[in-house]
Amino acid sequence: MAESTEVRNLVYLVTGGCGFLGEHVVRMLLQREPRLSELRVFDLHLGPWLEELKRGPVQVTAIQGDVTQAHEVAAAVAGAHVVIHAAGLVDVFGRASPETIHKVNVQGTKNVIEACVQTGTRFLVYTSSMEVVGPNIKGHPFYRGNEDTPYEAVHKHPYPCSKAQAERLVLEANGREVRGGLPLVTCALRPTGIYGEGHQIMRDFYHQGLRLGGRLFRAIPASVEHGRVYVGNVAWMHVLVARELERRAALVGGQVYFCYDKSPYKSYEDFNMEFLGPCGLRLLETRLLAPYWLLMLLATLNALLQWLLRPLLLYAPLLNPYTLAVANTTFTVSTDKAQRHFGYEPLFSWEDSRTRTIRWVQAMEGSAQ
Ligand SMILES: NC(=O)c1ccc[n+]([C@@H]2O[C@H](COP(=O)([O-])OP(=O)(O)OC[C@H]3O[C@@H](n4cnc5c(N)ncnc54)[C@H](O)[C@@H]3O)[C@@H](O)[C@H]2O)c1
Ligand SMILES: CC(C)[C@@H](O)CC[C@@H](C)[C@H]1CC[C@H]2[C@@H]3[C@H](O)C=C4C[C@@H](O)CC[C@]4(C)[C@H]3CC[C@]12C
Repeated sequence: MAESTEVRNLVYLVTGGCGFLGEHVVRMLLQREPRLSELRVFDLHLGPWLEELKRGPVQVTAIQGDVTQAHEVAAAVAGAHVVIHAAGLVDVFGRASPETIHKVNVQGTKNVIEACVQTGTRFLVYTSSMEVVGPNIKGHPFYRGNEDTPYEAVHKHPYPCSKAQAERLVLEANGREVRGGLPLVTCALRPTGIYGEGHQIMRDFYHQGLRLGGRLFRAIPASVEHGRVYVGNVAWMHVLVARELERRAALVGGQVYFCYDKSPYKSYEDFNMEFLGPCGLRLLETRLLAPYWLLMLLATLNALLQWLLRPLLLYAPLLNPYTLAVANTTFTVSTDKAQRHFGYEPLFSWEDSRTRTIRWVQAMEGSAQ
């Protein structure tokens, strides 16, 4: 918890505050935002861990709610100084329908924006995504690009489409007059692939490896770089930009920022092995056995199976045509815009991020070690 002589008079709202990223944002705010008087945590599914946070100097208000319900959002936003909107359906595995993804990610964001305008909340940070940019459906690489790098952002998948629409709504809302006559100040943060304690996809890879006798099979060439960023540094960037939005409104308002740190550039699978390797898993070099066309055939069969089985059960494996295409396309960022605009520096080194993540995997029951 933050200890400071600063006056505690600010109310923050974090939507999606019980998710993988949201929980880290909530905990980071309590540790590093000394002006907090109340922290509202809004989520469809509240975590039991919230109870332990209610013993500190900040009033932590858990709000079970749905961002698709405008009245629930307005009630949660009313009186907040800052909203960090991280709630979303992060689905590239076919679990939710395109309509549901749109309803949550786009309509939900519209509801948050309108709630800010109607209730007078002036500062809104949106958790966007690298996928707003790419990889695009043409498989064009984005090699160590930045916020100004030209790139043909062409999407068909519901998830990136919804994130792009939502981000555009947030940025267009910058400068709108809110209740009380002052302007709304918004910005969007674009994390690349987030990793760290609580990452469900890392958990899925680990359990898949345990099921396969401690082995994982390489599907992607090691040469395909994929940007990754530690969840603690993403959370820190949210806290910092939320603090600087008021002071640097003219510079930061209406801007997008990639989330970045010193995590190494590697293929998605090789990067995962930085944590799964020390936990006893091995990545087998099966690329010669599984050429890309065979992987695409298997991915397509998975998609067909998902469609056939849907009336009976949800079959949503990691490998599908979309995830294979994304994993197989280089997408890395190299930027310092957040540092230049609001003084961001990663809070956690690569070594610390790696150690924390390894410890989390090791703590999962049935570690292969
Ligand atoms: N995980 C990543 O690699 C990554 C990368 C870039 C951006 N993002 C973005 O970060 C945000 C958080 O992602 P995450 O990885 O923590 O996902 P997550 O699924 O762990 O967290 C999302 C949270 O939003 C909540 N939520 C979903 N629908 C809701 C609704 N209708 N009303 C209220 N709450 C709802 C969920 O209950 C969950 O707690 C998302 O907006 C996502 O697009 C994630
Ligand atoms: C089965 C193999 C082909 C394996 O290598 C597939 C990996 C695949 C599941 C992931 C590869 C890239 C990931 C995405 C990327 O990190 C960025 C994302 C944006 C974020 O907003 C949401 C998550 C994701 C779409 C992320 C999802 C998993 C991958 C597709």
